[in-house]
Amino acid sequence: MTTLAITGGQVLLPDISVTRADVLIDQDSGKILEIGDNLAGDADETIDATGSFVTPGFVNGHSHVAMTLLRGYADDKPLDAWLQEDIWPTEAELTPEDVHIGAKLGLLEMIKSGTTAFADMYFMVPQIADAVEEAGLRARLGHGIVTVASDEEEARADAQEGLEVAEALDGRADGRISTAFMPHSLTTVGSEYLEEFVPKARDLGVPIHFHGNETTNEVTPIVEERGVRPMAYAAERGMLEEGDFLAHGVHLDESEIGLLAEAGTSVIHCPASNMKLASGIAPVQRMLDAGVTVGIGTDGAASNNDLSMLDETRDAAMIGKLKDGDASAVDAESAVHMMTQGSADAIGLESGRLEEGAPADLAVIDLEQPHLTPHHDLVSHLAYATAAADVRHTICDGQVLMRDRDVLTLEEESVRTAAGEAAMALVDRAAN
Ligand SMILES: CSC[C@H]1O[C@@H](n2cnc3c(O)ncnc32)[C@H](O)[C@@H]1O
Ligand SMILES: [Zn+2]
Repeated sequence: MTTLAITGGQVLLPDISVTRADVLIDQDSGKILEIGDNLAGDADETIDATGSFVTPGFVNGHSHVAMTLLRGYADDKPLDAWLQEDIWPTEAELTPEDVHIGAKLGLLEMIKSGTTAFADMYFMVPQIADAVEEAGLRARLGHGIVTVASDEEEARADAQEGLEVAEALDGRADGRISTAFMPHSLTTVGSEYLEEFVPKARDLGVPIHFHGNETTNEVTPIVEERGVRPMAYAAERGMLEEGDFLAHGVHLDESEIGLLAEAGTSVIHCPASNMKLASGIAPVQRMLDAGVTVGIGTDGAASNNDLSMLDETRDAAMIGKLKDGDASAVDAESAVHMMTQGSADAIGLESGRLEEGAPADLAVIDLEQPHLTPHHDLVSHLAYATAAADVRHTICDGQVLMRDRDVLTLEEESVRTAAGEAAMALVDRAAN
């Protein structure tokens, strides 16, 4: 057994309390062996976390990681115009190499901001899986299915690809990759395809993930055509079961929140994307009060425009208060729970908590910074004051991915250069 001890830090425990302790990791199994005092003597290697806050690695519950190539390409539009006028025409020009380098750029940013696991919906998923394998993170991946602009043959092929990707990639990267069946949304995938393919995904035993109730344009047509709210429609199509998770959930009414709570279907809150696209404000405190599992996600870098879960969590806490007109809504403890256990539970991972037997996925945050002084309350600092640049070490599955702000698994400069070049070539192709 090879062991690593993280010593002398303040440690965030699963009940969101903080204690001074060492964390001992079995690097072979990728699990936490023990949290306690004086564990350095038992370890093969030590990372000194004195003056630092040792937290679970953050879990990004909804992303399109390769969209880093489109960061800053199309801003200041609402969702439908943004997708139809700018994003989808450009994505039509993506090559597998683009998706691979775009994903590597996104993973580099995730590692540098303390994220160790994420759920991702996109195209050319094998290239994303290759990037995840190289970078060393944990991921739940799926092929995003869109049938609206397709003929029947194309639509069925797209849904079939969703199944094949879910089957082929599950368990890759020594088990760090799991999968899901991912219809893009209830308005961009035809009812007949949901009816045919969701049961097939159930046979594979993978969860369902989709964009749900992100804008009113995803609610009104369903209510008008089918006479029911979108979540009732999703339930009729078999898409609301325990372990399923939807992104956004901005325009959910009380009946729909009740359906989600009853079904055990989780919601990934994406506050920055919802603000930037002016989609609305999700009823996060109401969902938490109803017993819905809520996680946090960044969405893609083109609608955010970064992949930092620290920024996202601050946004979630701030906007949650504004939504309810109540400064006690979405408090620091709830926000920190959502960025760790909430997201992990939502996407079906055991990460997000530091305890014996849990995956050794951790972030170590440098507290010796002016904006993190004094140390009245480290949970408050994590929710409201910590920035991506404060993350000093990132560990996933027991492996050190970043040590002293130096990413070990990806060549930062070459990834940035190659991604910058690929992005420029992509937009040139799209313009011609
Ligand atoms: C079919 S793969 C995923 C698909 O989703 C697009 N996308 C990015 N952000 C959003 C969002 O906020 N709502 C809906 N769809 C989004 C992405 O560009 C891909 O085409
Ligand atoms: Zn999305």
